[in-house]
Amino acid sequence: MTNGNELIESENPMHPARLICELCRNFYTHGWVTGTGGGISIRDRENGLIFLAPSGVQKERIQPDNIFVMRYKDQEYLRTPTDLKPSACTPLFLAAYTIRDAGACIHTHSQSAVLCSLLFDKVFEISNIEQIKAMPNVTRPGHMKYSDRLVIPIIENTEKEEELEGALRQAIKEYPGTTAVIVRRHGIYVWGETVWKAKVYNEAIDYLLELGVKMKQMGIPTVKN
Ligand SMILES: CSCCC(=O)C(=O)COP(=O)(O)O
Ligand SMILES: [Zn+2]
Repeated sequence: MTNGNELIESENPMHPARLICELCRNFYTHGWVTGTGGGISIRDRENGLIFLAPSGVQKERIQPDNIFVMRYKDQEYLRTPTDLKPSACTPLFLAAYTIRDAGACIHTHSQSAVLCSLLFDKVFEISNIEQIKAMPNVTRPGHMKYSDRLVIPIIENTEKEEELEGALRQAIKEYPGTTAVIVRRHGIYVWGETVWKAKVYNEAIDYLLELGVKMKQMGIPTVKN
């Protein structure tokens, strides 16, 4: 019987437990995980493990010792730090892993995502912007073109984070080309095949959401026909 500490102890800065801490600090500087909201989970495909941040803590102060580890195949916790609860986003992260075979999933409380959820109805749409080329095609290899239309579904918020799971699962299935779901008046979930792809998609999407808000303010359509 182990306490699972061997799963998070590593000198390697690329170890998922260390990366979660580093990325949460990075996201904090963007205002994406302030006031305990938001977070990130990373899946280690080689070892069949999922790494999760604790719930309700200052995400920019997390240490590897605070990280939960779950076995992917039966979703059993192999490491549970005392006096902490796993992220309330865990069922949503698991949806990205099981439905899309993602390698990491990011949840932010980005103000641009919240504003877009108030300016757009069922989906956020944008086209003919160079930054779109950072986004994947998802249903086929390669990246989107400058003139492609990026469509991100918007689901309604719920009182508890975990209650979003059903709507998020449905949106992922209804929009096979999406790599993100916006939650109205709340934030966004973004995932990718690897942690680095998820990070790039989250940055590109946030840029496009911020731009979308400004374009709407100026009366410029976000989609060019
Ligand atoms: C002010 S945070 C409210 C809960 C929430 O939306 C959230 O993302 C928190 O997730 P956690 O990982 O801290 O359970
Ligand atoms: Zn949240």
